[in-house]
Amino acid sequence: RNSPRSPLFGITNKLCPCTGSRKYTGIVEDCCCEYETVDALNKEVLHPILQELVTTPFFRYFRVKLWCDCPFWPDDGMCHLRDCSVFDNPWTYDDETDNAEMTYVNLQLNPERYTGYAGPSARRIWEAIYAENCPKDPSGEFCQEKRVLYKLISGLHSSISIHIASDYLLDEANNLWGENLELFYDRVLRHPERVRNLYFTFLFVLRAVTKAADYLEQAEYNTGNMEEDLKTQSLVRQLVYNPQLQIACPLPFDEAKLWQGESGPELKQQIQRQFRNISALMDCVGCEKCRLWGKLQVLGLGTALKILFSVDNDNLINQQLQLHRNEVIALANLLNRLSESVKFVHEKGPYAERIMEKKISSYTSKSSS
Ligand SMILES: Cc1cc2nc3c(=O)[nH]c(=O)nc-3n(C[C@H](O)[C@H](O)[C@H](O)COP(=O)(O)OP(=O)(O)OC[C@H]3O[C@@H](n4cnc5c(N)ncnc54)[C@H](O)[C@@H]3O)c2cc1C
Repeated sequence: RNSPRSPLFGITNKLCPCTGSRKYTGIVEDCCCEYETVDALNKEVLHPILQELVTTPFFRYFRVKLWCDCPFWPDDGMCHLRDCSVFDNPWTYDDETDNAEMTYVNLQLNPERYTGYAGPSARRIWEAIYAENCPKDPSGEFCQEKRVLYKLISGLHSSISIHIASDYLLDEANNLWGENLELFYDRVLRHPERVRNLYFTFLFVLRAVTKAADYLEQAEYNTGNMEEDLKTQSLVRQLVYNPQLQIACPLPFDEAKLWQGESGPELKQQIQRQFRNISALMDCVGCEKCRLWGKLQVLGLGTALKILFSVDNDNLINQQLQLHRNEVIALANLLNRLSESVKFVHEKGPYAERIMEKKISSYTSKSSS
């Protein structure tokens, strides 16, 4: 299925002269928009707006409990079981009940980047996250809804890996930071489905933001700094009602196709439970900065799921939707992180692939001779 190719700002769909052809082309799987369009829109419109939006006072402070309070592994020295809590986003594990333990973190001062968190602890979290959405139906197939959940997690994982690769501690002794293209290639580019899942996740979250356009436009962005708050509102408006976005990619993802079968409601509850467990797993991440960004981005995904799937009647979305301030902050910051990752793949991917493939082939020919 192909959508009409929409020339955007006169630059879309042109092949990069240095690479000859694009590796990712056509419709992003399960979405309604092409890779070429996503790259052009992101570069020209979305990325610049988002970069400015996340620096505003409203969007740069995230309220979070950074305390490790892992509900899964009480035997892990630093974690304890926590009490159950009542929450109002059925997709996420609510942290907002324990006010005394919450802190405000300035996200601009704590960028998502390499932290050195690796080894069995990090691996155990990713394994547990993937185990949550691996149960397949008896035919051995993922249903479409479970595939969506898997792709969202995998896309987020790609984005985290890309931020590690793009801001890496290259030389510890001299505190030298820079790009680690080998890591970028190894963890993401070498696995094209991980790149595809990143684009999918970006479009999914973008659809949630545009679906909640009226709500987000009318929300209060009140920090006490009127000038900054007006700028925030104006940037939100530029993002959610963007004419170029509406022309080039009016429906980034079509959520109406999901939960259609007889078992739709039951399946939705099951996937909500799985996502809540993934959200709770963020308390088990053993590095504070990773936990911060893990919690923020999973809350952002949970907010996107809430926007897309919690109100059945599309016309009532803006009357019935209720978002917490922290959910709005998480959603915008997640979209910005994904936008940065998509831009990095688009701009650095072909070069990283070329040099890594050259390295691999010279290594192979040396070892065979
Ligand atoms: C929530 C969370 C946040 C983190 N944030 C940071 C951070 O900010 N900075 C930092 O330095 N480290 C962070 N880490 C650690 C980081 O993600 C890696 O776990 C770590 O760098 C070790 O990498 P690895 O090579 O062992 O592979 P990992 O990235 O740990 O991957 C584990 C396994 O998952 C599979 N996999 C990998 N990528 C994908 C994908 N996109 N789709 C599907 N499957 C995949 C592969 O089989 C891989 O072997 C975080 C970890 C978690 C769980």
